[in-house]
Amino acid sequence: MMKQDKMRVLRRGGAMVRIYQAEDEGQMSRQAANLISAQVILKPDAVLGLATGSSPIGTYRQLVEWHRKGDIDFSEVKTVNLDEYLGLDGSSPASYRFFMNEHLFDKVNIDVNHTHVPNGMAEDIDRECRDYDRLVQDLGGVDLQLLGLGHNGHIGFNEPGDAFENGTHVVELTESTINANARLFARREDVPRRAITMGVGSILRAKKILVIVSGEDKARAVRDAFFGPVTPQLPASILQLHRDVVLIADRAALRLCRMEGRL
Ligand SMILES: N[C@@H]1[C@@H](O)[C@H](O)[C@@H](COP(=O)(O)O)O[C@@H]1O
Repeated sequence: MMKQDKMRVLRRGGAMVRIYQAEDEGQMSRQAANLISAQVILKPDAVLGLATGSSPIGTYRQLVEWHRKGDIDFSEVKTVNLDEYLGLDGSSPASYRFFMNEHLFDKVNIDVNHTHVPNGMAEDIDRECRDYDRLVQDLGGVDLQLLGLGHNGHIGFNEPGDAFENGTHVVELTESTINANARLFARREDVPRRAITMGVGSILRAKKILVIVSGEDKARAVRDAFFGPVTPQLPASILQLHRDVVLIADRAALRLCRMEGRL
């Protein structure tokens, strides 16, 4: 049961961010899985926007467990993933398609044709970007978008920059992101320098956004994203303007926010 003092609501005009403080990564993952599961129960053919990285692994594990117990049915669910590396195909273990198959899609009763990840091998990348935006639109938009948070405040692969990008596009990854993701590759040189990602605009069009963050190394990024100025230098800060964001972060990630009396 979520205690009231573990929840804080930030309002700004028509925008709302609800911040839930989880004890640890395990609790964060269970709470996030609860929300996703509730979304699928309320709307069995929901369009879920999904993310990769370490942050959602526990959430996917929980969903798989509930699916095995018969508590959650993915047969009508559709998914769109945020991003993919350029130059990796789905059989490459470092690709995001591989990650999704391994952590979720292969373990639940989802129809693989209902799962979408940008094609990092597309010959015509501009076309792939346009097609991906159209696909999301044709699906009726994203009902619930799951997001992790990069150390530099990136969401999907929207890196800090001079402007917020709207639709799906190609990005040059920053050194910070390449370093953070190098652990998933045999050698640092193997990390692709470019990726394809849904834009900040596409992310904001989701009806509901669920952000999960754990660990003290993300404390600054969380504080700046939700309590700092809205700026493309910290892409996640734009989430402050969305009308329905739920942030579930563990104690360690919220350390700075707590120290500064913001919670
Ligand atoms: N493209 C992904 C993001 O979608 C992810 O949210 C972020 C944080 O990753 P992690 O959860 O491993 O810290 O970085 C990666 O680069």
